[in-house]
Amino acid sequence: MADSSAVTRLLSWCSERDFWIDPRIQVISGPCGVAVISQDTTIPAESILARIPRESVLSVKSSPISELIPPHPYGRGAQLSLALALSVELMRGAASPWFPYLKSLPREIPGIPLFWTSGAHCGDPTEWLNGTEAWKMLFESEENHASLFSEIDEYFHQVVQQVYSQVFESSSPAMVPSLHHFYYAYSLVSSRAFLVDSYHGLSMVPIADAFNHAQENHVHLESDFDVCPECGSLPRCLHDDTGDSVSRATAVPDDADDFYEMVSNLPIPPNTEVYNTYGGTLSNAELLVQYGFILDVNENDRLIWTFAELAQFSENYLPPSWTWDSVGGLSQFRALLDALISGPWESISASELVHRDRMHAFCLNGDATVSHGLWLYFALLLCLRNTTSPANRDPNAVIVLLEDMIQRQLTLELLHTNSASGLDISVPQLPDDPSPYSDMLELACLLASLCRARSASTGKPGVEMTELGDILDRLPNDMNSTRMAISLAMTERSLLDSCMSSWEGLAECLELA
Ligand SMILES: C[S@@+](CC[C@H](N)C(=O)[O-])C[C@H]1O[C@@H](n2cnc3c(N)ncnc32)[C@H](O)[C@@H]1O
Repeated sequence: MADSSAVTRLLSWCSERDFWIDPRIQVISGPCGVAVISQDTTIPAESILARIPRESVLSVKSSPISELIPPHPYGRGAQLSLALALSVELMRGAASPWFPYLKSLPREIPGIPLFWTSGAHCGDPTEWLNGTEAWKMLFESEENHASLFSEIDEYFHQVVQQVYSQVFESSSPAMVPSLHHFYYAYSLVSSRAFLVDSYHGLSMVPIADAFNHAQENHVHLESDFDVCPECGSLPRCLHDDTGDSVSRATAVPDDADDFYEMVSNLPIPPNTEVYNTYGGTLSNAELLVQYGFILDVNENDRLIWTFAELAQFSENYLPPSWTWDSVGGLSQFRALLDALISGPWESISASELVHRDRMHAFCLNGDATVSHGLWLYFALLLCLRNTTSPANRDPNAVIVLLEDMIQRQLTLELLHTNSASGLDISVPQLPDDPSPYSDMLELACLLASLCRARSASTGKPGVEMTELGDILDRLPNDMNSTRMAISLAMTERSLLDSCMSSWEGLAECLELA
């Protein structure tokens, strides 16, 4: 945590460099590090609260060793390159132009799970993350990508060490940064860097990074993103060719172009913490992995399955007679599913158990409802399995079958809701012969099993959901990593359990009919 003298030195460094901070806000050193609070007046929306000179940010472009660092415009590569630039500045200490800013940053590796260590009495907090979304982000490699952990280590051994050997050629070995030092720089980048414009890219932005995160944020960073990627100029410059964008061609130079601005998006009450948002759709798993904290309640929480995980589950859970050939082959199935998922499926929005999701194909959201893509995955499997003729696998024929399943799903939901509420009202009845609903029974059982299997492998092995609350209550307050890991596992398990009960309820309704 930065002490108040570090914040004072940061602020005087800022004022020497032409930063402007609205006197209606104050940067303070609070119990959770640096924070920004409002003073005793209400601040209207659309007020500029801070102006940050473009030239003050620390980026790969502004780094004194810029030419030694392989550039990456975005993604993990950009984080690693910036961590390298930052690690060198941190090592330079008072010789770095950003020294007072760097001194105001957390001294320890911020609590992102990549660098959690085991405590003497509490074991490894990461164990509680088993099977969670955070675990998948941290340790599972996505198709053709190394896991986050191995990517950082690989970058250190392949790129960072070579750069260090040039930069610190004449330094004593003690002055050459270690892997641990690089981890520290990476964690600072992960938890506070911003993508500012097409010249600086991902950057450490003094003052902008003093704001904590809330979903209902008061402020956001404004920047003219579309500057010249070669020299950072907003107006036309030597690097422009005739195909340049109109906005840059016609831009008139203006003082404001030299600054990034923190601007309020709603009125800020007096004497309150002023929040930014690090991303409006970030789930607790994403906040934990990237920033090292979670929110008490996060409506963006969700669980995601990959196609490969669903395929594996189907192989394990469908009867042994089932094969991919029985649904036309794995790759054909996938291609058909992908095409179907992008359809409108408007009728499914009437469902209480399924939501339409354009961002995440196979997911369970914070209301414990499954995405239309996940529902379609199983519905399509069942439809195709019962269809032997290739003609019936024509997408248009399949859509008719699936629309019919949706109608039966909605009928069943209505029947289930009414039977659960004991209402004696007119409801669509199941036919005497329940066989038209047998695929729905199978669909409900498969979705319930999918959730049950994932819930059973979430969190520390052998610890039941019912125990998690007690364990959390007994944890000392200082075991923050373990606390966050258990909370995350609990939330995911309760979403899975709630989804599982809904589909089991539907299945029971069919079994009773
Ligand atoms: C960009 S910095 C914000 C300023 C930070 N408080 C500091 O000490 O410098 C991001 C870090 O602030 C903390 N943070 C931000 N928002 C938070 C929140 N809502 N709850 C808990 N910690 C938060 C986390 O440690 C995160 O890694």
